[in-house]
Amino acid sequence: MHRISTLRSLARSTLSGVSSRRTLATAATRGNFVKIVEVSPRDGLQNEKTIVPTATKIELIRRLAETGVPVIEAGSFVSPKWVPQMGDTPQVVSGMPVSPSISYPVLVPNMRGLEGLQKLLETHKGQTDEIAIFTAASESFCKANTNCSIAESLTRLEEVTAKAKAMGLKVRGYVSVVAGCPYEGAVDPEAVGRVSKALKDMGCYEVSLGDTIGAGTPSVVEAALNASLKHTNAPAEYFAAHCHDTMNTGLANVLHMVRLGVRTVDAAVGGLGGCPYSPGATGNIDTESVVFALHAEGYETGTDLNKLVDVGEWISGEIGRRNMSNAGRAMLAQRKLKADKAAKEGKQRL
Ligand SMILES: CC(C)(COP(=O)([O-])OP(=O)([O-])OC[C@H]1O[C@@H](n2cnc3c(N)ncnc32)[C@H](O)[C@@H]1OP(=O)([O-])[O-])[C@@H](O)C(=O)NCCC(=O)NCCSC(=O)C[C@@](C)(O)CC(=O)[O-]
Repeated sequence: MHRISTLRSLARSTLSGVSSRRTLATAATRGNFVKIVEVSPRDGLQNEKTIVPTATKIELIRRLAETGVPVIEAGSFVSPKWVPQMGDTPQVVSGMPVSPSISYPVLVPNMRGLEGLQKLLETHKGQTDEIAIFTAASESFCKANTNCSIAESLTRLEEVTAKAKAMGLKVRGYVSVVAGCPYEGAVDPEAVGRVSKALKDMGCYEVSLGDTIGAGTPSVVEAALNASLKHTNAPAEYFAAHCHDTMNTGLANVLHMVRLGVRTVDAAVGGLGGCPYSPGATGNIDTESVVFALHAEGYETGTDLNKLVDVGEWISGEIGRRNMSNAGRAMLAQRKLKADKAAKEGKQRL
């Protein structure tokens, strides 16, 4: 009870629009566990031009499960004509090893996608208990991404959510382009707030605020969060930070949102990713940098940074990409230096 009232007062103080030191300090005294949602198998790979083998996707999910992340976004039941890379999601979901302590959400854009998942679960019960639905805060992006208006998408998603919940699935919501749209430029935070409210009202247990084009800065994502707090009357903990890193502001945005009370961060090992409908956008903020910074700032994530670094390096190699994680590359270089030094000292002793 006390915790809820603390959260409410935090939401109110954040709503005042004044990100004063006092507000931030209050946020920092709240629970220090931050949930990492590892989105590399879906958001990280969906934009790869060369089709990544199903076995590699399954192996990525298996390796991620060993890092301690509590949520791994496994794929999407979207149209393969729109996103060919995700066309094997049924095979990935049916073939992936699952741990009872991890959630494996899949993106679902419409009833057709949910029916596909339902069919799969008939023969592969328990492979996932969660879907993620998605819409946007700008009309142009919504049209480009899902071929419909925001209002049409919300009507579609309301139906999807009701059926998913009846199937016993949890539903997570995404709002894209909360900090800028590739077609319309600046996005009104009030539009973000209205869409967040619609997702909450239809029954999403969490709403992830997506800086899809990775052009936001701390004050811009704060405005999007503030409007969402105002419209939903939910605590900051209800929201997730989903920041792409196009302009190198992803980590600053994530840390700012966490200091404002957000306790869920979406990220992708190796900084994998991009969005097919957001020209020029680069990957998600890399999990390695997020976890490094959160741990250094006194937050807990329950994840093993060294293992995340290994997975980021491995998957980057598998898909023939440079590892885009600064923290990952730095830690690998430090490890190599240590190993070289130890080898040199070993030789000298001989
Ligand atoms: C929403 C649609 C399907 C509408 O696409 P549409 O073309 O308007 O759909 P339609 O209902 O007219 O159907 C056209 C064809 O697609 C099929 N179809 C229809 N639905 C499905 C389905 N679910 N699965 C498989 N097939 C499907 C349908 O059966 C039909 O097949 P045909 O008769 O021509 O052979 C399409 O626009 C789409 O799939 N969009 C998804 C785009 C996408 O995945 N974007 C990336 C994910 S969102 C993201 O990355 C942002 C996020 C979440 O990370 C947060 C952030 O960073 O902001």
